[in-house]
Amino acid sequence: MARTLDGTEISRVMRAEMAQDVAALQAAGVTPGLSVVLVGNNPASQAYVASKTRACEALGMRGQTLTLPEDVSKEALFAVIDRLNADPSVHGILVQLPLPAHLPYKAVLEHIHPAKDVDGFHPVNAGLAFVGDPRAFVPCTPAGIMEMLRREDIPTRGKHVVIVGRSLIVSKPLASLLMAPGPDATVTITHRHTPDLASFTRQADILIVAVGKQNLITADMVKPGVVVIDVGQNRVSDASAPRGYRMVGDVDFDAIQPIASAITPVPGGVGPMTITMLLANTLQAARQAQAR
Ligand SMILES: Nc1nc2c(c(=O)[nH]1)N[C@@H](CN(C=O)c1ccc(C(=O)N[C@@H](CCC(=O)O)C(=O)O)cc1)CN2
Repeated sequence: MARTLDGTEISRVMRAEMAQDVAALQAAGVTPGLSVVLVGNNPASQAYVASKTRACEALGMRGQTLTLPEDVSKEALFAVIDRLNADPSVHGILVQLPLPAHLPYKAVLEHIHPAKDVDGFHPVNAGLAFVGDPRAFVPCTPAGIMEMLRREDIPTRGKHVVIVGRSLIVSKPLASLLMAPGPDATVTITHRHTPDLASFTRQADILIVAVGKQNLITADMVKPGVVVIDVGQNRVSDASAPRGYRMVGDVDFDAIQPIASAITPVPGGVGPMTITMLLANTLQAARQAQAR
């Protein structure tokens, strides 16, 4: 039976550690500040943004949300980002994704100053992370998965990590982090056009799934002892749940838990780590600004 990798508990420990760092910065006259830009009224995005600013405030950081209408123009959004780029009390800026279809998300992300890009989505940070430069802001979900593996003593050296999904914000940066000197994993990336997906997933010592499709990975697709990291966030209608839905990941948790050696739950696995690493990146941004 797999042990459960508890992202909520790891986050609790990490946030307590970071609260001390925030207090030290404050004593030196700097209060780390994060500004989150939310466009429109997507309920999931509203919830994630609220969690981010709440988490900042709980640590003694400044957390601010700027909500813009669904039909905001690119120019108006750029003007908001310009203002935040120029504001010295704002150390980190992020634009919550997904954006409405009329907004060119790559251009929007590139408009954030790389020194304030705490999501790590700007090409400058993607490039720095790719070459292993410590000044890079590493995207929060991949950084959270690496931190979770490290804190849970899950070795990666010499292991075959199979990633399902090829996104810019999770899978590509994660592959680069895992194959770097130190983690030293052998990485395979698969995606929707990979033929016979199961023939790859069955080879995985560590299987990371980031697709957004409930039950994509079933028990027959994994080998005994595998470590499973489920990045999926899928809402499933459930009239008996308090919110009328419950969250599930991309893997069939109940069927795979008896076979695996370790597995992340949804909720309470990778999700909380994403927000914790955003706090860490905001702290890093404030420290780097202080040093300039
Ligand atoms: N600008 C960004 N946009 C998005 C990112 C991101 O990193 N930067 N990632 C996702 C959404 N996301 C953060 O923004 C995120 C998703 C889920 C969770 C989380 O903690 N989920 C909970 C369950 C939530 C629930 O019950 O409703 C969990 O897994 O325990 C945190 C952050 C896309 N957009």
